[in-house]
Amino acid sequence: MPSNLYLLVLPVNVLYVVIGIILFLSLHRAYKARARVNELRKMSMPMPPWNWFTGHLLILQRYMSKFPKDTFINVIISDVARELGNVDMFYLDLWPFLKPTLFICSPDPAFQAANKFNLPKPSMYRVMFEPINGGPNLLTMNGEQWKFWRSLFNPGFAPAYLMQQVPAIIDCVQTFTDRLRDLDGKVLPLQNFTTPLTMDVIMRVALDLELNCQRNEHPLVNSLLTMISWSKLGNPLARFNPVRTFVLRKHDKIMNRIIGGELQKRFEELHNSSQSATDVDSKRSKSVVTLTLSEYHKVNNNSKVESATLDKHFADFATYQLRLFLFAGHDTVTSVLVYIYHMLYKHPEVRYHMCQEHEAVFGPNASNASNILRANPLLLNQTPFTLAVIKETMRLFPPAGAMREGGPILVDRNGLKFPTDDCLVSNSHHTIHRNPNVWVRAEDFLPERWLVDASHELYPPPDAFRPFELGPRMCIGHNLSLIELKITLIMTVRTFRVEPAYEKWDELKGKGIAERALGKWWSGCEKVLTVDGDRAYQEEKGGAHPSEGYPCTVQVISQG
Ligand code: HEM
Repeated sequence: MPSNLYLLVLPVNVLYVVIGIILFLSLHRAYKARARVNELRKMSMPMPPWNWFTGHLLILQRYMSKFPKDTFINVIISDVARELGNVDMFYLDLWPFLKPTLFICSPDPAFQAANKFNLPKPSMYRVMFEPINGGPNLLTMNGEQWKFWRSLFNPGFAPAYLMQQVPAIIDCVQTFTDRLRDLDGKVLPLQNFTTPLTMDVIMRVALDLELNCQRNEHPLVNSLLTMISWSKLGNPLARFNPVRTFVLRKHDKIMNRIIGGELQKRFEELHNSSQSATDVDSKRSKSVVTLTLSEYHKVNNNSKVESATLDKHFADFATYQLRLFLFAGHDTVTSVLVYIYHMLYKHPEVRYHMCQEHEAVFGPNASNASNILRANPLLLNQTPFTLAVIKETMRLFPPAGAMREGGPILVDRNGLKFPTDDCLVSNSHHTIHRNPNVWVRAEDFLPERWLVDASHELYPPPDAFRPFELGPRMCIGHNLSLIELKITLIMTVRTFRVEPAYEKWDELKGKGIAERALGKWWSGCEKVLTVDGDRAYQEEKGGAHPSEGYPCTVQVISQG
């Protein structure tokens, strides 16, 4: 063979070897996962019927076919749990999408996973979230690295510090109310309005950056949304797409440039105030990151922020965290806010009661509420019914969940031991929150359960309410979320009536025409469009979102 032909054959052979190795490793992993679940099955651990070739994939598919095709996975997990009966936990083998996973349906094992053992975040979180957030961040870190960054950021998210940010949040909500007023009879997804609101709030609070994306497009927001859509969370093959790598890299640079620039400004303000003999504290930003910067300098024994240049290590890591805040803080709050309006629509008596509370605390003129609150942010603490509505909505529609790497044995209420080595552990909030063995009238929307005393049957059981998760890895943004939700409700519920408008939306989009045209033949495979009879079901989009963004009409019911 001529020598130049060898050069051609060699790479082809190398390619065969590489493909062979990849195939072997994949088969080995598949076998390991299936064998692990087979062992657990032989131990009679709770799980649906399983087989060697498809694990639980086909079974899950059967459950999924009862729901709209994009339903949030934890809604389906709750259905599996219901059919398995009175179980505290069960296993599913969903390889190649997930390692064998123990799904938790009850508070006590959830406590064991998140509080007692404080199980680490799984490595798949790094693969999923680090490309979006630029690098290691609070959601993905473990051990000492996590502890260090969490303790630096904690003070900025403490309720007392956040109270100083109430006026800034009110400014953002004011724009939201102006936009709602402009809606005037149109049918549009409410999420188009709530998402930019939550983004404006988080960047204002965390970085003192006025995105104003409720009014104008902002490159930071465009880049984040592009990155989220290209990340294809949950699709294990997405990362092999070379175009995706290129797109993510481009938007990564844009986000770093914008956030890095703002971070530098906050640093300079802090540096100048530290150098000045007079107190210029009042001119200094009250952002979360400003406080974090001073904490960082304290930790480094440099409380005066002597150096004129921002520490590169701090700048890089703070940028990852700020990107995470924007990512984690917009989706979740948006989803909860929309579901609150939906619950108020479905339960007019609850809405009435909430309006009464707002009138009692902020006076009869709804348009004055923002000024009164601006002058006295602590009035937020005098709205227990509003908080009860928020909590009850989050119980029924938790937008997230918590996944951990397994390791120790978890024990159910009967003393049955559930091994978790080589497994993932998932605290399925939806399933825990709707477990009829845990909650009285679990499926009913009853804000009063958050107002009764411990002797009442509705009183929430310990560790059962965990939309922000509990334990050391509890959401850092939970106080901020509650403040933001309360302010938004105080400034809107007496002024606007929000009503879902899915049918009108279907008409506008010309939906249903194909189904009608195909007549009876098609009706055999009719699409499921609701969950529990509701079009506003939780849709899977990384987290849970109200389906189609909640098309609605907004009516102004009081001008002031
Ligand atoms: C209603 C709103 C929110 C809900 C329901 C929610 C839910 C959660 C949950 C369940 C976790 C734990 C995830 C896990 O253990 O795997 C979490 C973690 C986290 N959330 Fe939120 N979140 C909300 C709002 C926010 C906001 C506004 C921010 C912005 C700062 C934020 C930032 C974070 C961060 C940084 C973590 C990781 C915390 C750590 O491990 O130290 N979240 N969130």
